[in-house]
Order: sequence, then structure tokens, then C-alpha cells
Amino acid sequence: MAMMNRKLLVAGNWKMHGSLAFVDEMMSALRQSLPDQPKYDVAVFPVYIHLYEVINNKPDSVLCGAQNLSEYDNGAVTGEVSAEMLQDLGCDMVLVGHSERRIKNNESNSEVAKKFAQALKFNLTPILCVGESSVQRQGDQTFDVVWDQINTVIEHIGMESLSQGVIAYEPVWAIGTGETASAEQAQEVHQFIRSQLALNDDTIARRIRILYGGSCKGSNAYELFSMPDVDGGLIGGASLTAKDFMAICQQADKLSQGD
Ligand SMILES: O=C[C@H](O)COP(=O)(O)O
Repeated sequence: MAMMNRKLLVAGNWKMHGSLAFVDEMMSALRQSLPDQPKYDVAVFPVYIHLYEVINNKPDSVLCGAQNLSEYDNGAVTGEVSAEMLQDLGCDMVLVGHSERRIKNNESNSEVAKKFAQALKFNLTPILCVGESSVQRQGDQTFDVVWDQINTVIEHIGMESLSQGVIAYEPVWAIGTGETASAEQAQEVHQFIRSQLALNDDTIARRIRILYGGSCKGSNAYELFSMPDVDGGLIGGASLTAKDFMAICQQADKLSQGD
């Protein structure tokens, strides 16, 4: 189980799903089902245009974040949204470097690092998404790929700044495929990440939260979150109904009792 001093985080990435009616339904379900003060953190990441509705209707205990942000402060960058705008709206967090953006929008490690820095500049907690493709795993490149993605951020802003964010390990081959990494496979990579971070700073390595993402659901969340270096999940498909999302939150709740 994740170390006592690291609170579990269950984060629902809604991707490009939902509607205003969906937001209202989800928020009222979460208000009814979540404890007033859960011992774990819960966050949701709607599309930009639904952020305001979430922020105005969510239970106080639920954090809200965007799925992306601009690497720039402001200016002639049509279609982008700045960290300052997200902060102004009331966002708490933001995803950076999700594999869907790395692949479909060609986001490079250095752009992702700039976005991570930009989030921190405006007091948003960035969740840095990292993970290898199936080909890279088969080619035994998992550790190299994942470390390169993280180390680019460290080289850009340093360990102390990295530690103000969260890392999400999401093997690309497990995203939306129904093929979850086994708890042992997830733990192996999470442990690798933590041990690499410890070479730079042991305290930060022990403090930073590392989430798992990739076909996580109510039936496997307990086993995954029980792993010593897994501190919760970044959930896609199973965050799209209150029933599925709450099933995962309930596993986090069980594991957080006694903390
Ligand atoms: O951001 C979430 C991940 O991409 C996981 O998505 P999934 O739970 O649908 O596999």
C-alpha cells in the first residue's frame, strides 16, 4: 500500500466526453456519494468549456483541473488557454503531456516541461503523464522512455519544482484498451521512477505521488493502489459514470482508512 504520508489521488480524465447535463449529473452524484472529507483526494478533468460548470457545482472536496494548457503566458496563440486563465477560473490542477497529446499533437518532452513550469507559475498542480508504447515495451525501452520524459522536466525546472506536481505513469498500450498493466508491472515502473528520483533527492522521491493510469476500474483499483509505490489512479473510461468512478473511489477509501 502507498506510504502513509502520501494521500491517494483518484483523478478522472473525462477526455473529450460530456455535456453540461453530464457535468451536472456527475457533480450531483459525487455530492451524494463522496464523504464530506475523504481521506483521499478526488479530482476531475473536463474539457475547457465545461470547467466553469464543474467549478461552480462540485463538492468542496473535489479538485478540478484542465486537460492541457499553453506553454505561453498570453498573446497571439489562437485556440490555446493560459495557466493564468485556468487559475483565474478556479482550477486547482492541470494534466501535462498526456500520451494522446504527445502522439496526436506531437508534444515533445521539452514542450511538456515548459507547460509543467507554466502550471507551477500560476499555482496549478501539474500532473505529468509519462509512459511507453507497446513497441517500446517490447523493445525493452520502458525505463529509458519514462525516465527521459521525467528527466526533461527536472533539467528544465529542477527537482524541487518537480516535487510540487504529481507523476502519472500511463503505459500507452493500456490506455482505453481494457488491457491493464498488472499490479506488479505497474509497481516495477513506479519503483523505478522513485528510485531514479531518489538518486537526486531521497526526500522528494518519497514525497511525490505517482499515479497509475490505463484501464483502471473498480475491479482492479484495490490491487493496483495497494502497491507500495502506486498512489492512486488517473482514470479515463471508468470516470465517465458516477457508478464506475465511485467504485474506484471506494477502493481508495478502503485503503485510506487508518491513515
Ligand atoms: O487519462 C487517463 C488515461 O488515459 C487512462 O484512460 P483509460 O482509463 O480509459 O484507459
